[in-house]
Amino acid sequence: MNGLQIKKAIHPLKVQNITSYESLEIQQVTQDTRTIQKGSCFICIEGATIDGHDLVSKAIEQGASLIIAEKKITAAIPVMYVYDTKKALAQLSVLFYDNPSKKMKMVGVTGTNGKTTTTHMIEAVLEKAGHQTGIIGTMYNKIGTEKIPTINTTPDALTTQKLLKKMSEQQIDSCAMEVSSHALVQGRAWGIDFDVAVFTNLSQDHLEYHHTMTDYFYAKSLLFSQLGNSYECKDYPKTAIINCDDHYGRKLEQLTAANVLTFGVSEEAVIQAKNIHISSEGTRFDLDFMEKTYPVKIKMIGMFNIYNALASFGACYALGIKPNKVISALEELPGVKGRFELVPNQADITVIVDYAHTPDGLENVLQTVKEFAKKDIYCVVGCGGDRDPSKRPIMAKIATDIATKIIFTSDNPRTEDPEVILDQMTSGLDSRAYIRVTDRKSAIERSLSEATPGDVVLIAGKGHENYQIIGKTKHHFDDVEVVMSYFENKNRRL
Ligand SMILES: CC(=O)N[C@H]1[C@@H](OP(=O)(O)OP(=O)(O)OC[C@H]2O[C@@H](n3ccc(=O)[nH]c3=O)[C@H](O)[C@@H]2O)O[C@H](CO)[C@@H](O)[C@@H]1O[C@H](C)C(=O)N[C@@H](C)C(=O)N[C@H](CCC(=O)O)C(=O)O
Ligand SMILES: Nc1ncnc2c1ncn2[C@@H]1O[C@H](COP(=O)(O)OP(=O)(O)OP(=O)(O)O)[C@@H](O)[C@H]1O
Ligand SMILES: N[C@H](CCC[C@H](N)C(=O)O)C(=O)O
Ligand SMILES: [Mg+2]
Repeated sequence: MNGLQIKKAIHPLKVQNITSYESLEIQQVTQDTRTIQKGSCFICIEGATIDGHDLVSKAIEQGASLIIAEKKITAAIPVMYVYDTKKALAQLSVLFYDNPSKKMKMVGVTGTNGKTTTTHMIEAVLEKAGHQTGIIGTMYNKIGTEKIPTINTTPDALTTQKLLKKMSEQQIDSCAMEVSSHALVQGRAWGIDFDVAVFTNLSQDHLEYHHTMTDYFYAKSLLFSQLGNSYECKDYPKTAIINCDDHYGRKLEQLTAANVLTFGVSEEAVIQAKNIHISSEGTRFDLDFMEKTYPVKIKMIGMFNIYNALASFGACYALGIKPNKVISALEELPGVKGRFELVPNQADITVIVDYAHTPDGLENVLQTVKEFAKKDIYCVVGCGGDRDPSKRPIMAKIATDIATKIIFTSDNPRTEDPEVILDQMTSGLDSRAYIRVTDRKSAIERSLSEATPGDVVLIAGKGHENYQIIGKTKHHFDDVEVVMSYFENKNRRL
């Protein structure tokens, strides 16, 4: 990549130490001094903990040959100043990796809950329809069958473009991507040419970061206002798939210039679910779309999974897959790891591991359990540290309102004191309404030892996670494993 191409992509406001753009050759783009090689273009990003502008001398020492900055820096090598370095990072990543999203069908899914589930549903349909698929999201980034571990639900712009490039080199033609609100605010998804954007829902979460629901909604809305605005995007039309039963969804309809397909149970939904039957075995409903009714029977449980299925239907239809094909693929999907995952046992206890970590998620999952539970509902739940503290008492109240036996415990305490998190959860609750067992393994074991045949035990908050973050350390921890080894040990004792 040479200086002329870079200049064209980022429109610098000012330059320093540049005599010839043509002779300025760049071998790599990076925003991280830890990955700089000789001939790198280093982009200074002001982060939450570190300001890349303070790392310029280190970058030069390590071989950078061009610096992109938005604040005044001192450097004896070429510098380009731009208004927003995060945008420059996205623009140069797209340029460097040759705009890979332009070569594939891209679906972006945003919303408080249901992103991972919906992207997996979409992937399953696309795969069944003969596409080569990829996923970017919370659990992993996936290229065909290869699963690549990930830190963020939505990676930074450079990592994303690199990943998309790898996908396109491996003949992946379609990618379903979770787009978090953090990512949208931080411009991590800039430059991705989405064909379809999906809005699942919006409810309280992440207020430690967005502060108000208005700002949180604004963050989510960016996926829709930016739909069709990426660099050299593919052909129109772009489509927004929007949950119209969520009042934030209705606002989104006006924020996008793309075609809209709404979904929900309300009469005005273009993709509407009717005649709903939910049981512990699965979920049945009629899907009304364009004056036709399709009977649907999915293995996944709960009203919220009907919403996820409707969203996936809309996204796949917008990508050109026939309704019957979409539905038959959705019907085959067994479920998604850690989402309403039933843990088999011989004790006749329905044990469910679920990733509900928001008030809305927990309420939905508990209401679903309540629809089929005949005896006690145990709920083992905690709240993550270094995350929205205002959701803690709300989640605890929901647990005590719906479940009958409540055990509050730790989630990922991170750098917070787990006892303080538990104090915040239980403030305002009658202490007779719950028990408190800080150690998560002991809490799960306690619920299983007290439950009797016919009871349901819901273990919420960590789903697929196979770790627990205490302080800054990740320890191996897996809810499903804890349940299985409890029953194995019990059987051995008998
Ligand atoms: C608060 C937050 O969003 N942080 C994200 C942010 O990191 P940061 O702002 O702290 O970055 P920083 O460490 O200050 O570094 C600033 C700059 O200096 C550079 N640097 C840093 C150190 C160094 O030695 N050399 C160097 O060059 C960095 O590469 C960067 O360019 O940018 C990083 C790169 O994109 C992210 O990995 C990181 O996510 C952290 C790990 C995180 O926990 N984020 C959570 C809150 C998050 O984003 N969650 C959402 C999911 C939410 C949902 O479920 O809805 C997600 O998408 O993951
Ligand atoms: N459409 C939905 N509406 C409300 N709750 C849902 C919905 N789909 C899933 N849930 C609940 O939320 C939990 C998390 O689901 P999922 O992982 O699909 O969401 P996510 O949006 O990807 O979450 P994250 O923000 O952590 O990436 C599930 O385990 C379930 O309890
Ligand atoms: N993507 C969410 C996941 C939360 C999962 C929960 N187990 C926790 O650690 O709070 C977040 O980072 O806020
Ligand atoms: Mg997710």
